[in-house]
Amino acid sequence: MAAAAPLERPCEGTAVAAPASAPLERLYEGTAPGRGVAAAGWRLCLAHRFEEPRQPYGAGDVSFRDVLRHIGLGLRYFRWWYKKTRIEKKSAFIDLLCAVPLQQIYGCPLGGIGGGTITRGWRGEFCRWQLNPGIYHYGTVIADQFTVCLRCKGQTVYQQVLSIEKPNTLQGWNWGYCGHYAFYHALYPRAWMVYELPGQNVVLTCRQVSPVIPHDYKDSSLPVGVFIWEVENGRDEDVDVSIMFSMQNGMGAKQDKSGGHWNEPFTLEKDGERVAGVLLHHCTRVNPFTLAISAREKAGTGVTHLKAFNPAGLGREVWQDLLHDGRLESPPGKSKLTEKGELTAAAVCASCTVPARGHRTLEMALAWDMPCIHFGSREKLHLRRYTRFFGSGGDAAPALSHYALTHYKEWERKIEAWQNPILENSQLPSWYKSALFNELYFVTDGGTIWVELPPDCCDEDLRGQAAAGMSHLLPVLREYGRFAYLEGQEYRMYNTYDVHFYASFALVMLWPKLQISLQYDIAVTVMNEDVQLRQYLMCGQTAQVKLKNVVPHDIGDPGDEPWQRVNAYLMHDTADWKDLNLKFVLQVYRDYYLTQDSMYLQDMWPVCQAVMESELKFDTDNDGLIENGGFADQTYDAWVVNGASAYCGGLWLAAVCMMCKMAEVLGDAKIQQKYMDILNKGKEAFERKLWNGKYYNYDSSGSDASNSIMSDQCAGQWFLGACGLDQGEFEVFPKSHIVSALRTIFEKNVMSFAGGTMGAVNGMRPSGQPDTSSVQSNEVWVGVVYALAATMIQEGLVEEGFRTAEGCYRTVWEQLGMAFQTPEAYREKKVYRSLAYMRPLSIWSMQLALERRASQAPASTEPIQGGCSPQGSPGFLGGDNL
Ligand SMILES: CC(C)CCC[C@@H](C)[C@H]1CC[C@H]2[C@@H]3CC=C4C[C@@H](O[C@@H]5O[C@H](CO)[C@@H](O)[C@H](O)[C@H]5O)CC[C@]4(C)[C@H]3CC[C@]12C
Repeated sequence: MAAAAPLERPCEGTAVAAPASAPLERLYEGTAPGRGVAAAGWRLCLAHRFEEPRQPYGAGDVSFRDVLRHIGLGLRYFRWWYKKTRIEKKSAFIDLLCAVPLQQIYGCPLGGIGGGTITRGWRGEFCRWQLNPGIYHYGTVIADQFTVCLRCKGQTVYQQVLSIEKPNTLQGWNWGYCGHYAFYHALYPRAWMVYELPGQNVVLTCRQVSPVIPHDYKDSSLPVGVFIWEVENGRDEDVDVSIMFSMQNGMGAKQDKSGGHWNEPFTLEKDGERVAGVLLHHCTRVNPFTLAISAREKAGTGVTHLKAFNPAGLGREVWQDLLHDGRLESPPGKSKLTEKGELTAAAVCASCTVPARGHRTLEMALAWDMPCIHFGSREKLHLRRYTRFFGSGGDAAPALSHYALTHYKEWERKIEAWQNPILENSQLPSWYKSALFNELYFVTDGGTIWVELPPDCCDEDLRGQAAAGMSHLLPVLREYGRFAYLEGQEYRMYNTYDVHFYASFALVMLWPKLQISLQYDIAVTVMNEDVQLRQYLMCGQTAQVKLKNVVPHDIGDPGDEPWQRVNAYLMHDTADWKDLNLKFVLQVYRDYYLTQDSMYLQDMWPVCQAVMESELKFDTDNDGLIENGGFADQTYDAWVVNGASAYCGGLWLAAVCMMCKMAEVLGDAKIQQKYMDILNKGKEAFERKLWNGKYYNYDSSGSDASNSIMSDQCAGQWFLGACGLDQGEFEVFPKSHIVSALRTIFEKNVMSFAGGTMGAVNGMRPSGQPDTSSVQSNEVWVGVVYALAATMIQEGLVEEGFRTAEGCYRTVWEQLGMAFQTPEAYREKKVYRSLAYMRPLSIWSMQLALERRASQAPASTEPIQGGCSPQGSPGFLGGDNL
């Protein structure tokens, strides 16, 4: 029998019965709601196309003025880049000359935290791979598919690859599923794909689940994903349904053809539960791994497999095998090793009979086991976190598969218990629910690694520090391991600290022990130095890689040896940055406030004092307020600041306030007095030098742009508010000034920019024109916008906050097709910068602010509209509903 024609009418048909009103769903022609699909989330029709073509920010987008301004950097960078990439044949930690091209295809990644990730696109493709730690491979592997086979009365009536692609390999398969009859719905860490099988009266819902569970430090580390196929039979007769899961041995990279790979079938029965599938052993010299595709066998569900087929051929043998009886047949035993140049793939098939008008479930899993990892330098072997539960022998894939298939229901219960109170809150807008959970993808898909503390690390590197006061350093790192995530998939530096400052809310609220562990790692590096000299690219000066008693910019490059060699960033000598040390102090107190972990506070206290001592030297005129150095010496690393500044000055005062508070908690009266004196002086200087009656000036330099309105000018207040240190004796910034500044930002940076639809531009001139004095002042930084929104919510400007944040969500997820790769920055037109970036995780600070308000104010049932006047009038909520 030939493959049944799947379509009753041409796929190209115009949208007719589209019930959905949202723009991403308008091409949907189906009617099926699917089974168990969440109500909130990011939903789109598989036939959708994103229209707006955006480009990565490149040399061609730099104005003549900026070319002149950065000519030295440009030349130095090019020389450095040439040596790194062309002579040393390594990759650059930021490759400005070869940006990753934008692909508007991504969906929820698979996998827990720190074991590697495999991202599926919203059309179902397996397309973004991070198995080698911190290193991304972008490419759709055509053989990685789900295929459905329907049989009635012993005859195959329909067999279709569930993909809208029409590739030029595996042409013996029936491709080109009509995208108008399917939709994708993401609510991280779960996603649903609903397929109405045209003409078949059968609906498939595939639910994809990854073990990403707040406050769970075991299952959340597992490198697995589960696919639960819900099959609904609308016919009046029984249907035999098979779902085949096929997968290539590898990730579509050139190593797939390096030879020596092989596959073998497996079954594992434990506690009365049986799982069967195929292991695909990928035998590379560095970081070898095993993929496992599997299904759960249970009464009424049969599992068959094909241990090897050629994914570069026509694929007829697989197709015909399935078509014949809805099962796969395979010769017994292991496959042979692949030759150099040869590819191999395998498939597993789960089958059941779905009664007329009935429903059945098939459960499949993907697991990958790369227990021991080397970073680029290959100096040290690291064991991933999950090895403490599943061993490091490289033979854990069957057990991981079995565990995933027998525990996913428990994971889902926990995920629902966490998400439902937010999802069911009718006051919250639906876009926010999608943004809050979906932005969390970066916790796993930020090149994330979670490893055990290496045994050789304890004695020498760390015990010295423990003796220096951090009594809980070793216990914490031993118990919770080491966690690191990239600044961005394109900005390959781990735990970039000025950016983590924003993102850290997600970590401390959901996996506080990982935030604590990360902070201990930073504390260790504060004490250490790296005396090697190097040239910094921005200004061309030569200086030491790392000084003692300062917070590093980052914990290192996965292409090198993170933790061992920190500060991969060589644009600036960040020992002179003004924000890093302060951001450490602010996070220490915020973490203590939220976790009440007093051991942590005690251990961090000497480190806080050390970095504040370093910072004090930046108060050059001894007025209690630090000054910036006339270069871009903070997170806005291409936006020069000179003299006192709203951003760093504000962070400084907040950090000084927190020093007072910590000293009080720890009973250190001398230090408390010291910082109280500084705070009193500094507050006065801040107001005198920067307050202009409406908002805080960008800086006190008196330059043409020094009265620009910076969207991030209230960053210090953001942290103070998050820690309840914004009133009474702890009021650092006058309330009225903060509210006036936030209203001004809303009026100018939000509502006067792109019609109020794209979030807040970083810098706005008082005239209402974006500040073009630097390459970053006329950008929108998504993570800064979410932080700003949180600050607005903290200060009672709830509608303004939601309106501000909504612009970013709609721009990124709905307009630009940048789902699951939210960039650091975009401009009003044409360009974006740095895809899949850490900072937007700051959206969790909005949630913290909302929870705080909810615990303080009487309950209200009014929904948040997010639309208010440019003047920022409070609207019907009066700012008090949450
Ligand atoms: C002579 C040429 C034709 C002109 C060349 C101009 C370019 C050299 C510059 C124009 C834009 C500059 C880049 C802007 C942003 C950058 C990001 C930065 O890294 C991280 O950025 C975060 C801010 O987004 C920051 O918070 C993190 O701490 C940083 O790790 C690195 C510099 C740069 C890439 C910057 C480099 C020079 C331009 C390309």
